[in-house]
Amino acid sequence: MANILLVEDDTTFSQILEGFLKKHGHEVDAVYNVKNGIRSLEKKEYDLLLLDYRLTDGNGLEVLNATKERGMHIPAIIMTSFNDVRTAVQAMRSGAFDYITKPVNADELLLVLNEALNRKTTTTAPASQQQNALSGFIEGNSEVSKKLYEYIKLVAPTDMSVIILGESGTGKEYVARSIHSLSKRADKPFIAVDCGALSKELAASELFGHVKGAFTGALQNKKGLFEAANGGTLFLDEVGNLSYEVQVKLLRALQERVIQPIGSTQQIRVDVRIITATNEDLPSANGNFREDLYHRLNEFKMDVPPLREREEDLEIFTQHFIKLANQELGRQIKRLSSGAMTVFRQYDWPGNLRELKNVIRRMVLLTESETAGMESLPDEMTFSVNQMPKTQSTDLKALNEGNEKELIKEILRQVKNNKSKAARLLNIDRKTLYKKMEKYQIEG
Ligand SMILES: Nc1ncnc2c1ncn2[C@@H]1O[C@H](COP(=O)(O)OP(=O)(O)OP(=O)(O)O)[C@@H](O)[C@H]1O
Repeated sequence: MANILLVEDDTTFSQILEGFLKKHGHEVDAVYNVKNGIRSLEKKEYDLLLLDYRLTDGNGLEVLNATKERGMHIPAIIMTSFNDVRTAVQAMRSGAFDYITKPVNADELLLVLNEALNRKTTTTAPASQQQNALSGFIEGNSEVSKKLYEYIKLVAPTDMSVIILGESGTGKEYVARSIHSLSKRADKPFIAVDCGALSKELAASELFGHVKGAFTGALQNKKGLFEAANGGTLFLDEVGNLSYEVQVKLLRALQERVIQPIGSTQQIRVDVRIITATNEDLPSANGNFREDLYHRLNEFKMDVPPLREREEDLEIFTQHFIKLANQELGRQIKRLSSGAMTVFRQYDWPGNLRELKNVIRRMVLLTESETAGMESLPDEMTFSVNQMPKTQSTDLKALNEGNEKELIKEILRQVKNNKSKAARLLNIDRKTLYKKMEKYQIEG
């Protein structure tokens, strides 16, 4: 049984959800706006937040942010319309656990809910779990994927700090886990920290620990994640979110291999390999990121390409996620129909592998036969693909490229050729933008 705070402004839907969750043994407090959502947090402790994205007085992320400001680590699931998937992806960067698209499917909700309740913000994966993570790792067929895997194998046995660059949902944490599992630290802890989910005030104490009385609320000595990862690997996801103060401490920990818990005079020796991930290249994208720290973290850099640039991998990932969803849901789906696969190839997957996994899970849920077809796809997905300008061409690849080129030209025109802005709007990194401009011979 879990205590759930539901923030949803559609009262009828909220009642349905409340009834459904109660039927499954959970306690539910339902409120209808951001203000009351935040108020509820102050009154009671919750195990999970279920947040509608668009609310009358703001959006669900504001409730999530309020938890962070109060140093609470409550997993949050964002409910969003399919058209807001991009926003949902942003939400993951702000520390949301997962998102589900509306109309909400009951089985899918239960599945995501249970996953969220079983996982905390930071995870220490024992060796056996790491093995599982690795055995589920798909290398991919595309050239970029092969190269990525080569890099993983190359850098894993060294002690180098690695920066993994890639859009949300491309598999950066998976890459980090595989580097750890192939390293000589494999039998030591791998600790993943979502820096986007850490509150500014408590980030330093989470990472470095504190002693009793160091600040209001420090009732006991607390070991930091650095110490917990000793001998192993610390994975700092969304590292660009760390405050300047924490960056200074992190640099010191890396240079001197010692940490000092907040309020303590004692120095603790640590041996930790750092792997970081970011969706924008630092420090160019984040003026507040210290260059000296960046260079220390960037002993080896890897790009994880977005799904739309790994077309050759789409099939193998699709099969993999069908298999996973079959296992999770006790189904026997064998394949997607060719129509559904065509939509998959045309769609631009702003949420990358995470979105692919979610879409497939939903399709598997909704399919009774062995083949999942277009009818199990979210309507908006087929719609967004059909919205693409019609051409005489029957060549899908050419069609996609034509659209991509036009969009890039248009955005560059709108932002007067400011590449950083254009890349942000296009939801790609600058390097990818330059590559595409070169490919399509766009001047700028
Ligand atoms: N190589 C892979 N093989 C199999 N599954 C993968 C692989 N890479 C990613 N996935 C799947 O895609 C999902 C997203 O991956 P992951 O969490 O590593 O992405 P991320 O880039 O770290 O996301 P974020 O930027 O939001 O933190 C995971 O749930 C995982 O199931």
